[in-house]
Amino acid sequence: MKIFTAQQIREADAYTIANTPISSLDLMEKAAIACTAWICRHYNEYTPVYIFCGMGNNGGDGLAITRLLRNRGYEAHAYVLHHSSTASADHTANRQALQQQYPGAVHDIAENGLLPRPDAHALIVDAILGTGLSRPAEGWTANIIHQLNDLKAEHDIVAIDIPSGLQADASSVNTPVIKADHTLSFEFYKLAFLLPENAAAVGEICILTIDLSPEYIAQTTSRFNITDIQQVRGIYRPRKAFSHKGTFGHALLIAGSEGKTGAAVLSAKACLRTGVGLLTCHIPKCGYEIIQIAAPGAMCFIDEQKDHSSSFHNHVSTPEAAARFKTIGIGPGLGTAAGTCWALEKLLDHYRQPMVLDADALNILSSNPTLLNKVPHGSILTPHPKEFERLFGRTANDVERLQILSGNAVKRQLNILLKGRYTAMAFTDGSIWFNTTGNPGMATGGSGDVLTGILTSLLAQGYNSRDAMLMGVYLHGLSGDYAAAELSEEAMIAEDIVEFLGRGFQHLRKPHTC
Ligand SMILES: NC(=O)C1=CN([C@@H]2O[C@H](COP(=O)(O)OP(=O)(O)OC[C@H]3O[C@@H](n4cnc5c(N)ncnc54)[C@H](OP(=O)(O)O)[C@@H]3O)[C@@H](O)[C@H]2O)[C@@H](O)CC1
Ligand SMILES: Nc1ncnc2c1ncn2[C@@H]1O[C@H](COP(=O)(O)OP(=O)(O)O)[C@@H](O)[C@H]1O
Ligand SMILES: [K+]
Repeated sequence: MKIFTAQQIREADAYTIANTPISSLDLMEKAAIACTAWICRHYNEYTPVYIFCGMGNNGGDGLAITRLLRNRGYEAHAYVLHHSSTASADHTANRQALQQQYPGAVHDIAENGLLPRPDAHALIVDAILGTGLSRPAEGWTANIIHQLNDLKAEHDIVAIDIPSGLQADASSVNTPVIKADHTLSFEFYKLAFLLPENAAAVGEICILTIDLSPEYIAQTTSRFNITDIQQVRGIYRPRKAFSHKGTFGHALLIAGSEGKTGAAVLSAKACLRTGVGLLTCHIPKCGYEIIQIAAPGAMCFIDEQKDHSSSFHNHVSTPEAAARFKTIGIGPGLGTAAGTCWALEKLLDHYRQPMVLDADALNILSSNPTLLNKVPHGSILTPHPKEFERLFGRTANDVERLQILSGNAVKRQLNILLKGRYTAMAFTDGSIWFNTTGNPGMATGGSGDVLTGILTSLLAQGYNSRDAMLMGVYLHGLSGDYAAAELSEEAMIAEDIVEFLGRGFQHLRKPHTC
C-alpha cells in the first residue's frame, strides 16, 4: 500500500473528481458515511456526540457526519469554529444541508469564543483541521486543541482523517496536536501515523475506503509504502516436490557469548524453522552443549575461547571456504570482546555475499565506523532505535531519523531496517517500506534474535535482500500475532514467535486446489 503525501492526496481527490462520475461533494458524503458507520458500530445511539468542525473540508466531513448521525437517531451537534474567515465550498454545502434538515444541530463559535462543556459520556469528534493544515496551530486554534485534550480523561476523542494539528508528512514535535483515541482516515495511511513520536496523537488507526481513483493510485509513485499480504504472498516461494536440503542453502550463524547463549539458540531455531537447508552455528565453548541440545538440527563450530568468539573469520578465509555459506547472520548475544571485534573485521575482509548484521555486530560497527565501509553491499542491518542511534547518531525527531535511515541505505548500498511497532525498512533505492504486523507482546527480550534467524534463513534460501526483508519482517510480526492470539501479549515470549512461524507460513500459502 502506498503512503501518499498531503499534496498527493489532494491530487488523488482532484483526479477522482475529474475522471470518474463522482463529484467532490459525493466524495465527502462517502467519507462521512464510512465514518458514521464506524461511530455507530462503536458507540450506541444514547451517546451524545460533540463534533468540532473547522472551516475547510475536514469541517465539511464533520458537518456531514452530524447529519448522518442524526438520521440514525443520535443526539449529534456540530460546533463550527471560525478559525478562518472563509469556509470551503463543500463545508458550506454540508452546513446548509444540516441546517435545513436539523436547524438546531449547528452552533457557531466565533474566534476566541468558548467551547461547550460536553455531557458526561459524550463522544468528541475532531473535524477541525485535516490534511489542509498549512502551518502549526497557534493562538485560539492551539488553545482549542489543548482544551479538547484536557477532556480526554472523561471522553473518547475520534479524529477525522488526521488528528487536528498533526502534519501528515513532517514532524509535529512540540506543536499542539489533538490526542485522539481513534483516527478514522481515508484510503491511505499518512506517514505521521507510523512514527513513534505521534503514538499519543493518533491512537488506534482505522483506514476507511472511499474509492479514490485506482488509476491515479497505480500510476503515482511513492517513496513510502506499507507491505501487505498480497505482496508477501507474491514473494513467498513454496517448496518444490523434488527439492532437497541442498536446495535451501547453508547458513552460518555467529552468535552467543557467556550468559547470552540463549540469543544464539533463539536465532538458530528461527533460522531452522524458516526453512534453511543447513545451518552451522559458531559458538564459544560455553555454549556448545546448550545449542546442540536446544537446536539439534544445527551443526556447530566451537570457538577456541570459552566465553566469547574470536576465530569465526577462519571459516571464510579462502574463497572456497567462504563459498560454502550462502550467507552469514552475525550478532545476537555475540558480545563486544576485543577478539570478537578483530574477528569481525577479518570476516568482513573476506566475505563478500550479502549477510545479516544485528545486535553486537552493529555495536562493534558503531565503535569502529570505518568497518561499515567493509560490509558487503546488499547486506541487511537490523538495529533497534538505540543501536540505530549508536550507528548513525541522534536525531531531532522521527522524520529526520527516517531521512538518515534512507540516506545511509543509499550511500552505503545497505538495506537497513529500524525495528519498532512499524518497522521501517530502507532499501538501497531510497524507498522506505513499513511493516504493520506484530504487537506489543513482541516487546520482550529475544524477539529481535528471532528476526535475525528468519532473515538469515531467507537469504540462505536464495531470496534477495529486499524480498527477504519484506517477507521476513512481515512473517516475524504475523507469527507474533498468532502467538499473542493464542497465549496473550503478556504471556508470549520470544520462543513462541518461533513456535508460531508454522502458522505464519500457512497464512502465506495461497489456498491450493487439487
Ligand atoms: N481525498 C480525501 O482524502 C478526502 C478528504 N476529505 C477531507 O478534506 C480534508 C482536507 O480538507 P481541506 O483541504 O479543505 O483542508 P482542512 O484540513 O479542512 O483545513 C483547511 C482550513 O484550515 C485552515 N488552516 C490551515 N492550517 C491552519 C492552522 N494551523 N490554524 C488555523 N487554521 C488553519 C485553512 O485556512 P487558511 O490556511 O486559509 O487560514 C482552511 O480554512 C481532509 O483532511 C479530509 O477530512 C474528504 O472530505 C473527502 C475526500
Ligand atoms: N509494540 C510492538 N509492536 C510490534 N512489534 C514489536 C513491538 N515491540 C517490539 N516489536 C518487535 O520485536 C523485535 C524486538 O527486537 P529487539 O529490540 O532487537 O529485541 P532483542 O534485542 O531483545 O532481541 C523487533 O522486531 C520489533 O519490531
Ligand atoms: K481532524
